[in-house]
Amino acid sequence: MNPDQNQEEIAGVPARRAALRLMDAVLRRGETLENAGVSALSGLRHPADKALARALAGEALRWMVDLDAMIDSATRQILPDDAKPRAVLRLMLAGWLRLETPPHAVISTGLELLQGGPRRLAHGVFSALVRGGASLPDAPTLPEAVAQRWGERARAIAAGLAVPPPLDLSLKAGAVAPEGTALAPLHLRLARGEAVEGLAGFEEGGWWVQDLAASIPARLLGEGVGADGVARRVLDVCAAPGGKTMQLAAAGWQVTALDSSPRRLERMGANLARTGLSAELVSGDAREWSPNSLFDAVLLDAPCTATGTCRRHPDVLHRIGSRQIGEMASLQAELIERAAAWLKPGGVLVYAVCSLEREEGEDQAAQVALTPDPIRAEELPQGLTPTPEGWLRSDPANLAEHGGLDGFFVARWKK
Ligand SMILES: C[S@@+](CC[C@H](N)C(=O)[O-])C[C@H]1O[C@@H](n2cnc3c(N)ncnc32)[C@H](O)[C@@H]1O
Repeated sequence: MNPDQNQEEIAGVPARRAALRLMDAVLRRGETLENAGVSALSGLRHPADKALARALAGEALRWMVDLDAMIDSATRQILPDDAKPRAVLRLMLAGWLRLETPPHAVISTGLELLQGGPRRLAHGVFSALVRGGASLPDAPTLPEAVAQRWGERARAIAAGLAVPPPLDLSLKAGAVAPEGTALAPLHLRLARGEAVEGLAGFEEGGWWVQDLAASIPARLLGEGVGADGVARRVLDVCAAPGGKTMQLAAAGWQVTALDSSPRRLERMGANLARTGLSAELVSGDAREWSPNSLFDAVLLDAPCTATGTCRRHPDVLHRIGSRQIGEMASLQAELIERAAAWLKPGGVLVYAVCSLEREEGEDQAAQVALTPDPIRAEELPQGLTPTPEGWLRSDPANLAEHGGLDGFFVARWKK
């Protein structure tokens, strides 16, 4: 019998079991938390249990280095990284210290995941930490390899990781929208918490969820209708689920949107239908596909390691290393070369990745054989400045006083 359907089980145990499966999928198999959820959460019937499992696994991954140090401080026994009592203790501590579950409830649900000696060990470690008033630092400690890669920005980025990110919306002009703070034209920032579907204007489709940093690449292409009143043609490469396509269509561009994932294109079709915007959707692999005619602009939001989304997806702190970065960097170089060939003379290329890795950003831009079209400070939300090369490099520590930003690298050229 599926243990998640065991009626005898104490409430909250199936969600913890599922959280354990999520952690295992990320740490042992290198899956994303999002993809792991498809099978790890499938036995849970209630949305609240799914949300709890996701929150526990997410917080355990976000604070894992600190939780491990705590665990090690409370036992003389050496627990291997992949030992089940360590995994359960990470979740128990994340529940107590991050989700504010009372210790007695953490014990009654968490220990159900273990038996015999490991159960006694976890009980002893957790109780000792509670008695000792254990607490987490202000910001998560990054895994050593990540801290090294992010260099002098690592500390500030970690500070941005400690707080849940706000909710950013991109708007159509004149849209019905909830109350929020605008940090750029056609942008609203809200505190996270409410279900998106319940916010004002969702049904009317005047806005969509999009991190402020993710909205910058399309902004850099400006209005789609030329001085002659004719809509110019843009190719959005790697376009699904369509955040940037919707911005471009709303700005008057005639958009062709290419993506290799039929499942993501389906989501994009639904997003366009809800917002009443239109684009030509093309299913294809950008390494093999070719257009029939050239474009006035190409936006390449390339597949990447997504380490810039670490606030929302803390699994990237543990899944991504030099192998994945290298693989993405070669794919990105190939896609940039192809995208550049699809531009008319005088056309504009914008390249973007939601990655904090130099190999996917600065190193790629340095190789591009087109004419740089430097990003100007006045094109960016107030408080962001381009690099001396005219690129944008954002990270979760930017605009910290407003709730931070995803990490992006963006650059622009003319042909
Ligand atoms: C960063 S996401 C795109 C997000 C999207 N631009 C937006 O704003 O909503 C990267 C996308 O690249 C697509 N992709 C990955 N490899 C591809 C390839 N070789 N050809 C075309 N699309 C690809 C993925 O399916 C994914 O949808």
